[in-house]
Amino acid sequence: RKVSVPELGVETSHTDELRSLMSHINDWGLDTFRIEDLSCQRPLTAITYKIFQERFLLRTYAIEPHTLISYLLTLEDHYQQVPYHNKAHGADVCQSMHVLLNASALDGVFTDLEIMSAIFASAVHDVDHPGVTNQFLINTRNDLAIMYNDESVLENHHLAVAFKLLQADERNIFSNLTPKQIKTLRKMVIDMVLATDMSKHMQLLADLKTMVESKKVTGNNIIMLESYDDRIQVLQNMIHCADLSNPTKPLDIYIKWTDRIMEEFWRQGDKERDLGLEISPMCDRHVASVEKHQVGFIEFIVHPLWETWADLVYPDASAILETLEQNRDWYQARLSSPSSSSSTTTGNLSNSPSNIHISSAHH
Ligand SMILES: CC1(C)CC(=O)N(CC(=O)N2CCC(N3N=C(c4ccc(OC(F)F)c(OC(F)F)c4)[C@H]4CC=CC[C@H]4C3=O)CC2)C(=O)C1
Ligand SMILES: [Mg+2]
Ligand SMILES: [Zn+2]
Repeated sequence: RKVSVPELGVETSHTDELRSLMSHINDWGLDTFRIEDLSCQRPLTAITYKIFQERFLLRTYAIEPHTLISYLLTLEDHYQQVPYHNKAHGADVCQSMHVLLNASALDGVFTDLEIMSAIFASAVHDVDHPGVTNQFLINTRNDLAIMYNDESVLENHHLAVAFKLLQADERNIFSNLTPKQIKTLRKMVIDMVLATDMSKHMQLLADLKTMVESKKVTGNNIIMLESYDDRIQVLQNMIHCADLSNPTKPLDIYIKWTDRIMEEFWRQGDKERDLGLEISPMCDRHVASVEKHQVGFIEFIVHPLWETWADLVYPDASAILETLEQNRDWYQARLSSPSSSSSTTTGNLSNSPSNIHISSAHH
């Protein structure tokens, strides 16, 4: 039976504007927040549906449009209404992954199945996120920590929810894949989503650096990846880069993500305070230094990762690295200039030298 589906996958009265915005699906810096508004709060469905169409995945894997939309709408409804780890973040990481897969250094490297696995993994990677960290779930003996024995608790949960939603026939987008294809897709999606656990960051980065040092390319500078381990390692770093891409986006968009993650961290800090637990780093809204944390986040984590990724796919990510460095300088400048009143602090201004200039903000 033919079920008609809306052209853009979602019902909206802003069809022309949404269609026009969606024409930039291959561009870095696409405004996910505007798509959230124009798609009537369906950014994940609209973006993922467009990417599947753009890559002819519905045709290649005989996916019924209404089955894909049914899965995506239900997936989107299972993202919680938390400040940062909500459906807009899922949509953003999915679209960022889509752009990273288009690097010319990776041209023809990945199969359609690997590409579909990467897009699917990105769309589902934070589904049902409760807006608190793994450590918080462990410290509060949350059922999820008991279920997953304190190991990548959130990431295991996101995967279980994503695959459970596929069990309904009307949502099973992989019903026409062969058993072997399903086995391979499931393994790759698990390996990618588990790699988004920040506790794996240092190991992932170390292995990426080793790969860059021993990089083998073809005549026209395309990366050669022989083993499954090499291929999945690149895809794991790609989804990790997409998950850590906020500081590489246009400044106005980056700032909105920072506002959201800080609000989510501060709400966790409020819970920790009420529970008499030690307040986690960056989670105390009464000792906030947003600029300092962003500079630290970029210096310690985001820039080292993106610098290495930019080496691997050189020169494809060079413009992204440029934007990251400009954004870091912008936050750095707000840190050192007296006008940085937004990073209001009370209490211990005197005890750490880096705070001295902040105190000048009060004079
Ligand atoms: C305190 C420092 C000076 C020194 C330091 O050790 N760290 C690391 C740290 O404390 N971490 C590691 C990253 C964790 N983390 N943090 C995310 C995140 C996302 C967007 C952010 O801002 C903007 F881009 F929107 C952001 O800003 C940050 F400054 F808060 C953090 C997520 C990344 C991926 C998965 C889930 C989220 C996750 O696990 C949190 C703990 C520092 O960051 C700076
Ligand atoms: Mg996550
Ligand atoms: Zn994420």
